Amino acid sequence: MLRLHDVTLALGAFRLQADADFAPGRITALMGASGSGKSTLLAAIAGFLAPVSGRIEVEGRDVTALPPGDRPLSILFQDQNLFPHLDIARNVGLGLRPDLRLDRDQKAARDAVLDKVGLGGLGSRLPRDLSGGQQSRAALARALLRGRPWLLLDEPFSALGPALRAEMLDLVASTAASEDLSVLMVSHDPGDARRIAQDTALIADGRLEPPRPTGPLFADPTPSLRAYLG
Ligand SMILES: Nc1ncnc2c1ncn2[C@@H]1O[C@H](COP(=O)(O)OP(=O)(O)OP(=O)(O)O)[C@@H](O)[C@H]1O
Repeated sequence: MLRLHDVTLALGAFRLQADADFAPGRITALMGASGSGKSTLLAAIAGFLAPVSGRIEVEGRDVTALPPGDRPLSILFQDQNLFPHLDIARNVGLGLRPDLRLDRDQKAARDAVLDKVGLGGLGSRLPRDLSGGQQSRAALARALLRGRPWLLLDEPFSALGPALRAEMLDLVASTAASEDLSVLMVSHDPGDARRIAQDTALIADGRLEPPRPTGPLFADPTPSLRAYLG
């Protein structure tokens, strides 16, 4: 469980209130208008922004004061954060060891994850020699290799065309199921939520509305979701 206990976030004049639980083993879409605070909320959960008040708990542990690297989660941003001068195997290996001194088992784990995301045999390529979709796969592979139970996605696939984006979402869904990952993903597109998210939460008017099952929520939207959908 990922719990936000009476969390208040502030960024300049912007304020966001969040008091909600995210269930483990599920994919939750986080929706809301541009500027509503989706990235800010993910940044706080990941440890890049300290709450003004409140507590963040993951799997029963208070992580509010923990640095990002010590939290039981990985986060993928819009900008895939691949190092241009490192080949894909090394970029992915960074998920395990920043100094890249991988032992034999770690190299095997890295290669297995590259296979899993469909990049088997491409480890020696530089990022620029991969397509946009393949770069997304590499970034996902690095996050998966870290083996953290929660995966936060801040629109990492938004630069891809619709078909590739759908492919990446399906890869996230199948990997989440096979690796027992819990996923919280920011999206602008109700189609993304319908495609892979069992639950959907909305941020509106400076407040997080707790997640609800996606199907029933879209069938009978809350007033703020109706306003968002237009
Ligand atoms: N460094 C900052 N200083 C002050 N305000 C900021 C800063 N960064 C973001 N904001 C404001 O915080 C609010 C939330 O921004 P955030 O990026 O979290 O929204 P979002 O829902 O992720 O938007 P989008 O869908 O456009 O990515 C916005 O009103 C934004 O202008």
